[in-house]
Amino acid sequence: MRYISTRGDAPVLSFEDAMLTGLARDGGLYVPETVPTMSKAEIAALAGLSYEEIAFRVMRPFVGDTFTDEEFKEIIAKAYAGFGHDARAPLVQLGPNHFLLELFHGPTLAFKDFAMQLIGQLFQVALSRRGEKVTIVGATSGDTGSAAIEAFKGLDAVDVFILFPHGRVSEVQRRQMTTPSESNVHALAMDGDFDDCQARLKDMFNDFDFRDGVKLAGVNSINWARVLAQVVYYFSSAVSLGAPDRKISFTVPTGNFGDIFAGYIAKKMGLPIDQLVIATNQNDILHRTMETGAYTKAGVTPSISPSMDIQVSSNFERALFDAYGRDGKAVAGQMDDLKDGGFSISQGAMEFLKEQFTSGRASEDETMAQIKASFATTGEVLCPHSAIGVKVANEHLGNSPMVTLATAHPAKFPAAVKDACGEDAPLPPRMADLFDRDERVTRVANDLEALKSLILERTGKATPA
Ligand SMILES: Cc1ncc(COP(=O)(O)O)c(C=O)c1O
Ligand SMILES: N[C@@H](CCOP(=O)(O)O)C(=O)O
Repeated sequence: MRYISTRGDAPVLSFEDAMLTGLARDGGLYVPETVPTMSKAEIAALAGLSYEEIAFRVMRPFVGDTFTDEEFKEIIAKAYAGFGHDARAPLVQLGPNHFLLELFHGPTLAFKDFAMQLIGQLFQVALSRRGEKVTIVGATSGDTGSAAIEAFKGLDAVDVFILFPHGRVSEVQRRQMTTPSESNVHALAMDGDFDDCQARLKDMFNDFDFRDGVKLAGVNSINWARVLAQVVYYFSSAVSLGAPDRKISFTVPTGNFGDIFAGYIAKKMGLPIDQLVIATNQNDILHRTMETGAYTKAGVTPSISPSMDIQVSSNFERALFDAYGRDGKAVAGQMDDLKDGGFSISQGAMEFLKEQFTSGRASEDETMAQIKASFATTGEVLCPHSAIGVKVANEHLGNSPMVTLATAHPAKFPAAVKDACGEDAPLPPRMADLFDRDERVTRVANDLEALKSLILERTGKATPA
């Protein structure tokens, strides 16, 4: 299995190298050269299997010879052992043809744990075999950062630096990042929004002296392994609702486009998916793009669904790569235009995207109203991100069962939940002391040179003056 860059001008890599490399050296994102498919019989055979067994069968072909079957099975078993639900990703029925896929039973209460817990194990095995140490730098709007810290804290082979936008994550998210005491964890509160954090991260990858000097690795959805791990729950949920004998639709609360791109990969692998619905908050660049064909940046407006306060949606590049017939030069051209504020997608590429995805948005009021309505009618307390999904899904219900991805636990966003339905959303007992723990965080400016100096100094790689 080989991995190629969406910009067509970077070395072709194995799974292990693509995983440890992060961003491609031409600035693009790694994707499989060809996507392996599963036959109808192979998909049907997943019904009734454990989440771990489904994960093994779905991901195995992408991993090539990086791990033996035994190693990979053990990695998967360890990754999901700490989840708080036996099914890992249980389905709850919301209406006659509408289901909620609860993806928040992992250690940090968001869907990011599905991939991050796996990547933590994959990195450990690969790095110990190579005898290497890496510096992970991640950008977060709240959930990726806490999941990454949980997965990598205390590991000798890794230093982990997380950039989050100061004042723009929920208090629970912030505390999940700032309270771990392990010395390899560095929480950095940066001036700006998530897009600024992600831009500085990509700048670091594009500075080869720095990148090679600190052995930079990425665990954002830049990293193909992140997307791959998320493909699994599309299969597990679809087969439990009758796939492959019937089509299933999915609505996905979307920001950086990683989660819905995983759904697109599941479809390419052969899972019969009817609709893949992009659900955005008021930062609706993806919805506007689907409506107009113009990807035009507007400023980020803080919302009650802060994890989706994103305008530069990293993985959209992976979708564009396929939309442009895998023409890396065309993608590189569009990404250059993005530096000046945006780009127009060609008619052919838009037709491709519209065949694959539909979209909708929810305003702040609509999100609040949905949390309230879902609680009143089903008793389900939704986090604001999941509520956006349910609101948009309700507008797209059709003949096939609709699965809405519930991407975070309501306890991560207690203020919005309390305002909407008057209920407290308590943290699970193992986190009950989160508000009593000491915080450790460094305030940083949106300044690439200062950030690089800090990382060089903390990793002991700074040249003495
Ligand atoms: C709770 C939550 N929901 C939805 C999203 C959107 O996911 P994606 O960035 O993969 O589109 C994120 C993060 O991005 C998130 O943390
Ligand atoms: N919502 C995310 C943003 C980063 O997305 P990623 O999937 O690229 O890691 C977050 O919670 O940090």
